Amino acid sequence: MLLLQQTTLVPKLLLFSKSDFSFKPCSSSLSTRLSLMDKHTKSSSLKQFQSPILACQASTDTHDTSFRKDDLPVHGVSEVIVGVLGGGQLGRMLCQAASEMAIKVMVLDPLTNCPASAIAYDHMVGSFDDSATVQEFAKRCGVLTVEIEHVDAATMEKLEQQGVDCQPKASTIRIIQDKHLQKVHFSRHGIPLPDFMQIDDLEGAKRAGDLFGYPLMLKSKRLAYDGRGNAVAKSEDELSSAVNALGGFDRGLYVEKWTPFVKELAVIVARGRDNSISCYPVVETIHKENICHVVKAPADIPWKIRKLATDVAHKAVSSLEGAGVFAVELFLTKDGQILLNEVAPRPHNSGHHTIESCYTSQFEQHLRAVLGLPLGDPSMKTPAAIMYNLLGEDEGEPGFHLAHQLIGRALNIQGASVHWYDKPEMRKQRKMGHITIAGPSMGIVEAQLKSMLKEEGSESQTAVKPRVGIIMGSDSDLPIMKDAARILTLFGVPHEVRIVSAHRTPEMMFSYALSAQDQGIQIIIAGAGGAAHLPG
Ligand SMILES: Nc1c(C(=O)O)ncn1[C@@H]1O[C@H](COP(=O)(O)O)[C@@H](O)[C@H]1O
Repeated sequence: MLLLQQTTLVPKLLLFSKSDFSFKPCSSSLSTRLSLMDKHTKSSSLKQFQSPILACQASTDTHDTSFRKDDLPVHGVSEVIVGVLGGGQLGRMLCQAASEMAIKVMVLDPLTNCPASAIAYDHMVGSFDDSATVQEFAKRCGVLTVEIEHVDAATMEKLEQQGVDCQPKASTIRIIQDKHLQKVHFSRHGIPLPDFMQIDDLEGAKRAGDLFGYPLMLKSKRLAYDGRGNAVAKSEDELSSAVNALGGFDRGLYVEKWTPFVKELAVIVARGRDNSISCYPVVETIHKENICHVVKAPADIPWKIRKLATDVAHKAVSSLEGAGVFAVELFLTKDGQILLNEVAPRPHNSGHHTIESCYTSQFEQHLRAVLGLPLGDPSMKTPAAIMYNLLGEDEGEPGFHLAHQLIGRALNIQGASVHWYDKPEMRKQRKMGHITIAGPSMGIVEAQLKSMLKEEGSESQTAVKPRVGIIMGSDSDLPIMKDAARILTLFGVPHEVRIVSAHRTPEMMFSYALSAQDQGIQIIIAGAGGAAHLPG
């Protein structure tokens, strides 16, 4: 027999026989989870139940289940229980941030051993794409949010009508989960985007090719993530194989004009319940086979581009409803344009570095936002950080072995923090964990990353660590300070230039000076205003 827990209003324990139970722990990939949902939640086997299939993880073992956790009084920073649809790594890191403030986070995920399960206040085993299950879950939470957008938006809309507090709003989830609808929405709001067009058949795809030229980017409207759902046709001849690779027109496809970007950028934008908006520093994201691999914070871009990227991200998020953090992915083109790629209505891989490098991590910020607490300071407390995703390099045990070798090296790297998501199954290219290296400059953290990866030339990279730091509180010092850089280059002195966050100049100058010394930087040249804030 399996013990199944119910909501506060009904009997605390329900008993079902094991054969009634539709969900079984298995591969925890999102795609597997989504197909599991197709197979199970939409199948008659599930629908035969009057009650939704809900299982609290603790109830499958010998734990005392005589009272439920949500019967206990709450004395955390907020009295509200946060319900999260999805329990992957993002849910796990939300739970970690919540535990700092004793905020209770419950997750809904079909896998008993999903990454968030071990540390969530409670884990309801069930599908986040199944209406009855989501409704049952919502009854136990004060506010409902998501860590994945492929959830049941129609149910969220229904729940909102019944007074359930969903943050961000169901309308936002509905727009975002269909990439084409997302593009239509943002173009209506005047956000710069690559040209795009829906395609319903091969003739339509050819017309798009004639209009936009080749290569042409074909995309699935829905259920696309981590690079899946994109296919490139280099010429008209490749159109039909690209369509097939995406599962055919029935899946719902659209095309985007190829954007020859020079960099991919991202901005995490937080919006509070009072509609206040706060943006994190712009980062650069580097992808490997369409999957985010490295994030550099802050992005090495001119001030004007930084401002433009932040403005576009701010405007994009302003057009959506609800509180939370949103990730805005952008392209920077050769001619200095910023085009929106896509938006995620939740914490995002491009914001993982914030755990170590910002005053408020994106995960804490999301909780603050959905709970109506004041938003925290998004600015960086370290001058630079680099995030490296641990993507599965092989299947099964060999993959775990390779990942753990790298983790072993990371543990010896100054400024490196290791995050391991505890996914039970290793697969190629799967996001298994990440490492963030924070330090006094991008040059230094990049050198640390190279030495961690044991890339060829890492020794020489380490050998050319900067000896001089040129630091200033804003771009306005640049016209004068660039001459200093020019002279150092002339004499072959390795150096780095760093512009710190203007409104945090004193603290940033101070922390730069202290950590630079540790890293072997011997001389610091500072703009007159900034110099006043340097120790000694
Ligand atoms: N990577 C993404 C995306 C996305 O990229 O669209 N959305 C959610 N996630 C995170 O990945 C987990 C699934 O990861 P797996 O596919 O490896 O199981 C989700 O639960 C969420 O935390």
